[in-house]
Amino acid sequence: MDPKLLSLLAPVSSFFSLSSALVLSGGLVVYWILWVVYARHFHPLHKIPGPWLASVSRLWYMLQIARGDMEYTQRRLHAQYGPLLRIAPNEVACASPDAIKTIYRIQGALDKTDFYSVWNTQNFSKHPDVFTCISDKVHGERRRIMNHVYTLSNVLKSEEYIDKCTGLFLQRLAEYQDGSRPFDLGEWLQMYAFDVIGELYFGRMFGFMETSSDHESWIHSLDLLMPFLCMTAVAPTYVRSLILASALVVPGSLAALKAIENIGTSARRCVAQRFAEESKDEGQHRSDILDQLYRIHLEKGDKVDFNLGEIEQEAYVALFAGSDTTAIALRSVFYHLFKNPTVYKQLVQEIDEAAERGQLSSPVKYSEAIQLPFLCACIKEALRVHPGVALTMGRTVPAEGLQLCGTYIPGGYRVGMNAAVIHYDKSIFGPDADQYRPGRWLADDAAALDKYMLHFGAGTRTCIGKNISLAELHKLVPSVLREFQLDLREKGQVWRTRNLWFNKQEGVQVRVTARQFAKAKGDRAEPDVEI
Ligand code: HEM
Repeated sequence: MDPKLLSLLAPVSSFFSLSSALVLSGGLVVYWILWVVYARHFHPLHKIPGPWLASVSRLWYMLQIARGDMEYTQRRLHAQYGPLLRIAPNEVACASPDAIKTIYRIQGALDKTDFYSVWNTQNFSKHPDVFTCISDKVHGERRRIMNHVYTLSNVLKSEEYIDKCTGLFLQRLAEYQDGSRPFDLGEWLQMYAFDVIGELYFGRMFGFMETSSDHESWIHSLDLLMPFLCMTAVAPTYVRSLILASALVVPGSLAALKAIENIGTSARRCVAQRFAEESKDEGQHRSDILDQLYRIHLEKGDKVDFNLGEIEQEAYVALFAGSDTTAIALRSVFYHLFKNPTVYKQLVQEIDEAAERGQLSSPVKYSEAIQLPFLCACIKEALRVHPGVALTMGRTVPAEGLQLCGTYIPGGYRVGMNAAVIHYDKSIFGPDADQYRPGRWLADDAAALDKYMLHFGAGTRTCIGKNISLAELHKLVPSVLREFQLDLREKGQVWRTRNLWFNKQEGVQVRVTARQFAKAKGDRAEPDVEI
């Protein structure tokens, strides 16, 4: 176009661009005003109380994720508003323990919300993994194929592999036992949890404990990416890609993405190697979880479509769902013992007496640990006061709607419960529900409390790996306490927590000293790595 004409038209075009910008922003303002009026006064959930911002925008939920303390906020708001709380325009959190059987029912179970779809991006299989699968029907079909692998008796077939990790953990602890050097117990517990998953699903420890370091920066990478993933999961669909893209401008995020990709590659490599060994009948036969998954493939792989990709997917999901969560649980047990010296003393006494009677192997076996009632109580109480998964576990209301606490929630809206709210319910757990008191699990009527524990979820989507974690917890805690005295580095030290769905703690620094302990039933299993 002629430059002269262009310069003549310039004021006209800037007038139009200014006016279209005004029209657009005016339109947006009007849209927002109308939306706010609708959300506050006509929306099907408008009568459910909650913070003003939450009733009109998901921004409120995103801000809570940024603060990392949603469980405290939710407990405070439920105390203020009652059992139903509107945490987003289309989502209701429920704090009534009796509603567990409604929201997480077995018959006609509710589908998960799209909160979950953010978490698996690796495309191992055309089937969704059981954790992130939205549809309960599809989930049921896939979970049935491998449910038997996760029964307690089956998991305990892998006990020797957990023992190898425990043995190495104890040796590492012994390196600090002169008490002069404090160390980050929390980080070591995470390395332990990762290495156990390595033994069970990848055929060997990854090398966290062997090298005393964050193997391929996996822990660091997860820490870097979790805020973005969690923020994305609670955000409205239309801004999700934007949030994920914004992660790329954070220093180190590309390296973190690469590390996460490496975890996927690792899963692929280990499974392929096992396939090759098994098909040639090479190598030492291991009865670990990977082996059990491989047996499913051999027996009915084509019939149920459970082949290489599906096994890789299982290993990958176990790494994500089972390492942070188990480490959080272990941290919670030790931390609460440090903070409650009388409980610590009572537990050590129980362990010592069992050892004196020759009832404990080294490392302690699961079957021996569960004979120690106070130990079991200490672990369960730690899972209660600090559940590892501490956001609302969202479900979609079916078409016919749902009655919750006397309020009708129409189909399509989201409902859910937060373990970190239910576990603090005084009507169930007593007036001291916010205290760590293992003794509550030893009372005559304690069994009645179990049905209100949501630390492993509920209903058809209950944690598939809970027996793995329970085995780790019950074996590691007494094995450590029998051999070492652990104390917080500073007496008044308080941990920091950050609730990004997984409610991870930081700052559990301890000093360790060796204890005189009764001889174990057997010798400790020696790890097969050079130290
Ligand atoms: C103390 C440790 C653990 C805790 C606290 C924990 C907690 C949970 C919770 C609360 C859920 C339900 C989530 C929801 O409905 O939103 C869940 C599901 C799941 N967990 Fe765990 N978990 C732990 C260990 C593990 C381990 C070791 C594995 C490894 C196999 C694992 C794998 C899974 C899977 C695959 C699901 C999805 C199950 C399904 O929907 O069928 N978890 N876990």
